[in-house]
Amino acid sequence: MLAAEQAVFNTGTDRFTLMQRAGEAVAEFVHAHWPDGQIQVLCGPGGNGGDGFIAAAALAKLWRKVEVYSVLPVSELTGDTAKAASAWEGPVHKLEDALKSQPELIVDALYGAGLTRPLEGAAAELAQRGGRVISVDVPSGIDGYTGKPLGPAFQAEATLTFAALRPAHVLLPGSAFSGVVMVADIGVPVKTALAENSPALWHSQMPQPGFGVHKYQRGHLKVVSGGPWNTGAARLTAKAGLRAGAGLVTMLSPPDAAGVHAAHLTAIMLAPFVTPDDLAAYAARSTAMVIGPAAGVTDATRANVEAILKGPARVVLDADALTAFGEDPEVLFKQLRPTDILTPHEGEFSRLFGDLLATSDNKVQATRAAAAKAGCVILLKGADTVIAQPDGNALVNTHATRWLATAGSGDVLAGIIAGFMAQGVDTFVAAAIGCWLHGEAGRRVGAGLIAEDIEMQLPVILSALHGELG
Ligand SMILES: NC(=O)C1=CN([C@@H]2O[C@H](COP(=O)(O)OP(=O)(O)OC[C@H]3O[C@@H](n4cnc5c(N)ncnc54)[C@H](OP(=O)(O)O)[C@@H]3O)[C@@H](O)[C@H]2O)[C@@H](O)CC1
Ligand SMILES: [K+]
Repeated sequence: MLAAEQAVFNTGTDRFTLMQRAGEAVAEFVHAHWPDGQIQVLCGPGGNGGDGFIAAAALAKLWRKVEVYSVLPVSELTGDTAKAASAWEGPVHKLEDALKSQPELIVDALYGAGLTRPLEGAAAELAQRGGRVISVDVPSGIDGYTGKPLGPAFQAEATLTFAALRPAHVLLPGSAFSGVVMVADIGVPVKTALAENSPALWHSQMPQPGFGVHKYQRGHLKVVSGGPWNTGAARLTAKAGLRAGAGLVTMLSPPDAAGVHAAHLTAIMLAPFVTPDDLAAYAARSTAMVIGPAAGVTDATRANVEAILKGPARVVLDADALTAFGEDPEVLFKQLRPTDILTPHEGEFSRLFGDLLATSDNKVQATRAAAAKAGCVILLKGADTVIAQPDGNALVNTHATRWLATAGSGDVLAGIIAGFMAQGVDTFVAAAIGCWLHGEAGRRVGAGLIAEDIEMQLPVILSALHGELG
């Protein structure tokens, strides 16, 4: 973002022009979505406050009743912020006076990208006052880069940011403070490597079975099962993969668990394996594989993973397949290919990558660093799931629901992703599609959701995405 801004300055666009565009975008946004009510505009001492002064002037021109409150007296403002303040012709009140009345709308233009310390005094009290807040760039009090509150922070109903999303808009807890986030184009050509997951990103890459296609052309997914007392997880994975569109799905089962599977499986095929060599042979004839759900944290699982990774199939490694390498993750990293994917939750992530999450600036940076280290795609699960690939490309999925935090939910996610990989979809894209579908299915079921419900939602969601619902 900063490099992009510099590029615009280099073309002769000065920062004040960008501030004007930003402030006017705020005014348009506020007026379009909250067309009634008097407005308190709270202005800070820097660029964020400058946007606020421009917005106040533009809102007044739209006949809105506006009052402006400033951290500093106008005489003490400098640079572009002083220039912006001169656009506002009405009185400028002291910030603490804003506490004397409760307006219908509050435009929070106190601090944005330049927040360096916790809010104090009147700013802190205003953050805690409540009310309908529209924040400029980032809710004041939230660090835009880490997404963490430094102290009291404004709880916005909506946030208007400029040029590109910042981590705080998509990562918890910042995303919860931001409300609905909109990005205004202010003429900064951003080539951001951070996006929020949505069908717009990958809709055109969804596999479309052509007319006359047969199942062998839609990919063959194989899922490795755990032992006789641990078969359910792999079945959740396999069924989800089949729903996601893999032409064939085979459950690879230890012989003593085959009877359990046989009693449950219908469209999914069943085949036995005993040794890692057996799995290597299966891997040679499949397009994608999943290993991990209830596989067991054992040396055998490690050997099985290593055998599969020697073959041509792209691999989803989840759950026990990750923990099994917890004592020696480098061994695993050496064998992974850029087209494989690890899908850890935070516990599994820390087993493989130590304190990377705690020591990184934010979850996106941690996941990027992990992807670079492991040399494959990483999907770090959570309410704000992050997907990153080794080159740094990353996205955050906020399309989810708390009801998805339930047993087996992750096994289903692994299966959906693998189902798309089996059909030839790029691994990063498959992860994005899988994560969004998983979230959408969870939202449709809501309270009471169990893992089995997720794949049952997929036909109607997929048909809608393919435009096949009347
Ligand atoms: N870059 C661009 O091209 C564009 C940027 N734009 C806008 O500019 C914003 C960034 O502007 P900015 O860099 O001036 O930072 P901003 O957030 O206004 O605050 C800095 C001031 O606040 C102070 N301060 C910090 N924390 C504090 C605290 N807790 N309590 C009290 N004071 C505190 C800090 O003081 P210091 O820490 O130096 O003592 C400094 O004086 C950005 O978010 C966007 O809205 C748009 O116009 C479009 C073009
Ligand atoms: K702000």
